[in-house]
Amino acid sequence: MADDTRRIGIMGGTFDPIHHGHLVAASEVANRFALDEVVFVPTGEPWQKAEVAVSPAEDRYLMTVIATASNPQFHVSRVDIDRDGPTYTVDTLRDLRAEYGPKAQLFFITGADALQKMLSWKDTDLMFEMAHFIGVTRPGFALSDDHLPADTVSLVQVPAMAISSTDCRARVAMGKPVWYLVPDGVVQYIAKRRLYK
Ligand SMILES: Nc1ncnc2c1ncn2[C@@H]1O[C@H](COP(=O)(O)OP(=O)(O)OP(=O)(O)O)[C@@H](O)[C@H]1O
Ligand SMILES: O=C(O)c1ccc[n+]([C@@H]2O[C@H](COP(=O)([O-])O)[C@@H](O)[C@H]2O)c1
Repeated sequence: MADDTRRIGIMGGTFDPIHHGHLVAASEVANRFALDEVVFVPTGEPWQKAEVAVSPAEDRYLMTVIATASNPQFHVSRVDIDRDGPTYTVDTLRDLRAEYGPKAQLFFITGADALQKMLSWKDTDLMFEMAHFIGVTRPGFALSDDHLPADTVSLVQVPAMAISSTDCRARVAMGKPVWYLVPDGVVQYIAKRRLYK
């Protein structure tokens, strides 16, 4: 696997739960950037969500596997959940670089909300050297790279999906359906594990 020139998309997220907004964004970017694959990377400890109760990493990992299983281009990595401590993208990129080899081109995909906050992330200078970043549109958030160094980020319009994990969790807690907001298998996994009750 090492030393090839594949184009690898990386979609990091807490995925609590993964929803169709994540999947559409990854699919659209894969097509627009001719990616060979997209690796979904569930966070270990999302340090900027410390005030929010986050489901166990294994549940978030399994929901991500279920959601991506039918797409041969989509894969899931455990690098962030298997690393102790807060999750930093600079570490994610270092681990995936080691896995995919020096010639792979890495494209890190983020929604407009995450892009707005990116300068608060750890070691951003190093991070920007390790991958190209792709910011995607998300309803309710302005998509801009004015605050980021030139040529580090591409902005991409994706089909608008007004879905958030926060809203999915709240719907489950209130007994409302999440069918068609998340993949069918994820609806069933949430019920089986009694998540968000
Ligand atoms: N509907 C969406 N459209 C485009 N991008 C999205 C959408 N939802 C999430 N993303 C992006 O996917 C990545 C992972 O998001 P995350 O797992 O935090 O989901 P979330 O819906 O934002 O969760 P929460 O509501 O719990 O904060 C982030 O870069 C985020 O901006
Ligand atoms: O590197 C950081 O400091 C950093 C801070 C916040 C978020 N991130 C990454 O951004 C991605 C989306 O995170 P989140 O919290 O919106 O689910 C995910 O891959 C996180 O690891 C990274």
